[in-house]
Amino acid sequence: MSVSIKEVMTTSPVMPVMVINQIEHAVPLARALVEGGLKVLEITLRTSVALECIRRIKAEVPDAIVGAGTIINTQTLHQAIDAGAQFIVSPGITDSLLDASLTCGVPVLPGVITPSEVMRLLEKGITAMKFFPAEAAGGIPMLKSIGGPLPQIMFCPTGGVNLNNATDYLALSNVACVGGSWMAPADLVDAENWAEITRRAVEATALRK
Ligand SMILES: O=C(O)C(=O)C[C@H](O)[C@H](O)COP(=O)(O)O
Repeated sequence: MSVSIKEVMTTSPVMPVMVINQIEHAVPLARALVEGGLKVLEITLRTSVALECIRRIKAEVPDAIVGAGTIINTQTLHQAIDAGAQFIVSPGITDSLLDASLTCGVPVLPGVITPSEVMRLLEKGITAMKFFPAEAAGGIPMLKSIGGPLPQIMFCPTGGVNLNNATDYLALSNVACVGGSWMAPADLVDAENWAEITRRAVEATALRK
């Protein structure tokens, strides 16, 4: 099933950024998050099993909208889409990745920080972007400042966003959702503590935009 960038950005207020080391964790982890209300999942391609995790979640957790993160070149872009990724997230953008993104057939959320990076993507018709690394790059004041001259851009700030500051990010007019790893940190996943992950997902879902 294909999804729009609007669905990716607005279905849930928080997009879990997932690092999965063990393939057996993929489906129970996705189910735990979806059960808590977080349907849009970003599986980072930081681990060797990530592509297979995307395949399994796509096949076995039909309510999830599964995307691939950490896409840093065209090769992994196409591998992720072949595995079933319904959207693509990248920490930054290159010329070749931008060209491939425009024709890849699924929504993309490229990473930016500066007004010049935003304007370069806007020239290509992209208006939804990941603001990464959000806290390190100036956080809320930076997003407010960019929103002055470039109010048409909607952001998903990620990187250092957590339960304590997510509400303040979500209150901004140019933030559609936030991304973060706090719902499914490595220790809880390793311990297979799906109940706590669902509890955190419920808590994150309540952070309405
Ligand atoms: O892997 C990627 O593609 C990234 O772009 C980085 C992640 O989105 C952030 O590392 C999540 O940040 P935390 O929520 O602070 O853990």
